[in-house]
Amino acid sequence: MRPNVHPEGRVIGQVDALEVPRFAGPSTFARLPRLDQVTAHDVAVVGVPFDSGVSYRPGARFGPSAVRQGSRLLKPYNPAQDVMPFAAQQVVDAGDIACNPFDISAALGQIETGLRELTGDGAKAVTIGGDHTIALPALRAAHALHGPIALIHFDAHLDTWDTYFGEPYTHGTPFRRAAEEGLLLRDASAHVGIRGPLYDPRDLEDDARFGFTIVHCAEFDLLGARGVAERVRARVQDAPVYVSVDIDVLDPAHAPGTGTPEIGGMTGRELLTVLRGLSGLNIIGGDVVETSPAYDHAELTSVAAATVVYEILSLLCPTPR
Ligand SMILES: N=C(N)NCCCC(=O)O
Ligand SMILES: [Zn+2]
Ligand SMILES: [Zn+2]
Repeated sequence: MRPNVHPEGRVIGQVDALEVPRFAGPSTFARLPRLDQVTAHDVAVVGVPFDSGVSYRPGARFGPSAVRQGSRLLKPYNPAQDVMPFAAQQVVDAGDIACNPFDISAALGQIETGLRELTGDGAKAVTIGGDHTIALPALRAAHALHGPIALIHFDAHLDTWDTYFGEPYTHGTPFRRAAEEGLLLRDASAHVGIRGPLYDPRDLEDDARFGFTIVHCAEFDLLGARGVAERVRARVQDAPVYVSVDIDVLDPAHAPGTGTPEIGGMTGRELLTVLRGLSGLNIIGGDVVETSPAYDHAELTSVAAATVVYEILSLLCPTPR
């Protein structure tokens, strides 16, 4: 683990919920310190309030602030992974990367630059979207540090389509671009939770040609969540792994606040089981995208997204407790 960080050599964790109630005070992720409150960090949680790549309902630009608000209940100990994610590593809230809402290519550059700055020192980043377009600059930044990576992609959608209205950089196309750019290891990546109508049967052929395998959502009935985790682990092995979670992988009953809902999705419990089943893999970063709070109810989606970020942070812990 990288040497720490705080002037007294101590990790700064969450605001103590027994001193300041969880519903009080500023909304940093999990009530963690801001970037400027530490001298160095191991993991940056960073918002990317960008939704200019969506094909249907907008509003994911408000995802980062909603997910921070939905993270207030997260506690220091994660019993499912037996880790203290905010004590074993210095996690900070790095705020939001400001990016141009009117120029997608400019925004991609700003996001990549912002993530490179946060990870330049060997630190990791977990990005809160924003729409799924932002996974492309995140993969570019990760590739610059690690070379070709394996992608574990949770989503109802493949996101390997070619263009929309002639536009190559959208929330339905990031992983085709990533494969074309050589950012991904061939035959090491997987989509999990795929379902719903496609444009053409060739969508599946294209996807396979780009080196992905698919765990269709319907396969959960057969394999179970643990079986799915095993299949994914066997696929990525010891490659550096980037985990991208589109919150629409959850059934709309579990996560209604998103832009392109598809019925028949994963339950929250299934998603948590698969994520926890990735423990021990060489995870180098990730994102949780597509939370669109205007369509949410009772913070169902933002709490789910915040919990997924928490599980990814737990996976990043350098050592078990
Ligand atoms: N939600 C994401 N990332 N992609 C959905 C693309 C579906 C479509 O409009 O065809
Ligand atoms: Zn999706
Ligand atoms: Zn997606």
